Amino acid sequence: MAHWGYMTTNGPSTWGKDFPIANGERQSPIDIVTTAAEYDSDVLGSNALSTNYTPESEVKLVNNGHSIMCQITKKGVLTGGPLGKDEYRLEQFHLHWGAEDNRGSEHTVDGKMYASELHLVHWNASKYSSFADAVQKPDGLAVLGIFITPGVACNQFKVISDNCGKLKTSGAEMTVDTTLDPTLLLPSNTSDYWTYLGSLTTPPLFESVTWIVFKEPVEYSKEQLLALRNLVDSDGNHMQDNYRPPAALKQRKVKKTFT
Ligand SMILES: C[C@H](CNC(=O)c1ccc(S(N)(=O)=O)cc1)Cn1ccc2ccccc21
Ligand SMILES: [Zn+2]
Repeated sequence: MAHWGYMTTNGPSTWGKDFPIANGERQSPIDIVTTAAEYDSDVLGSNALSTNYTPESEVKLVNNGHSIMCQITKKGVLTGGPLGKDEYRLEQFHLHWGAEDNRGSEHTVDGKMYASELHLVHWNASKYSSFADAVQKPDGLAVLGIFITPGVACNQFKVISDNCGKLKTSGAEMTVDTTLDPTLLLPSNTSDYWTYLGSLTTPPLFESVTWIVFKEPVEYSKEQLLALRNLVDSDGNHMQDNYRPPAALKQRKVKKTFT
């Protein structure tokens, strides 16, 4: 099996061959049609989404061939909102981006694509024993989606963007001796978001993700975005346009926490 990727020969339109769930009922990403999203006060209004992350004392970065990922070692918890009382543990974060600023996010908002999208990946530690145990369960994972737009530099992201040059090739890993507080990667407004039931956006595309996509984008500088585009993927090409286009909404409703 040719390894999946984002090129014409192995990109999203070919994934259905090896991963038939690609045409499933709850695939991600989706286009968020803002007028169709339903405000749901009882589930969302009552208990606000809350994050309680512990800053990493060192930063473990991996070029996994299709994104740059930061592995989390500390105990960080996400709960509330659509997750109810379940506590989801932060496992890793990674990004998707374009070759140019006009594309790169996976979710779109009324067809608008952002330059990049940051994903904070969590697993349901209230119900399952590990990420691997949770990864295929319908309520196993929760991912925070943060839109990235060109602007001022994001200081907390510097430890990643400043080290992309040392993570050029697929499989490269490094540990940076500096702290990182994942809370500081979030937008200032974490009350306004859309949420829906979806999937992993890369193979194996498991339909196990409760998606929470914040309305407010975060700014990264041009240099920080350029650093991402200089990474090299598992085929030795520039790691760019590593985003899956929106999948069909099918019988799903998107909920929103704001009017
Ligand atoms: C899926 C897992 C590899 N994929 C991911 O962890 C992952 C996480 C988030 C996203 S996104 N872009 O939607 O946020 C996409 C992929 C491998 N893996 C780990 C345990 C495990 C057990 C069975 C099969 C595969 C397994
Ligand atoms: Zn992702």
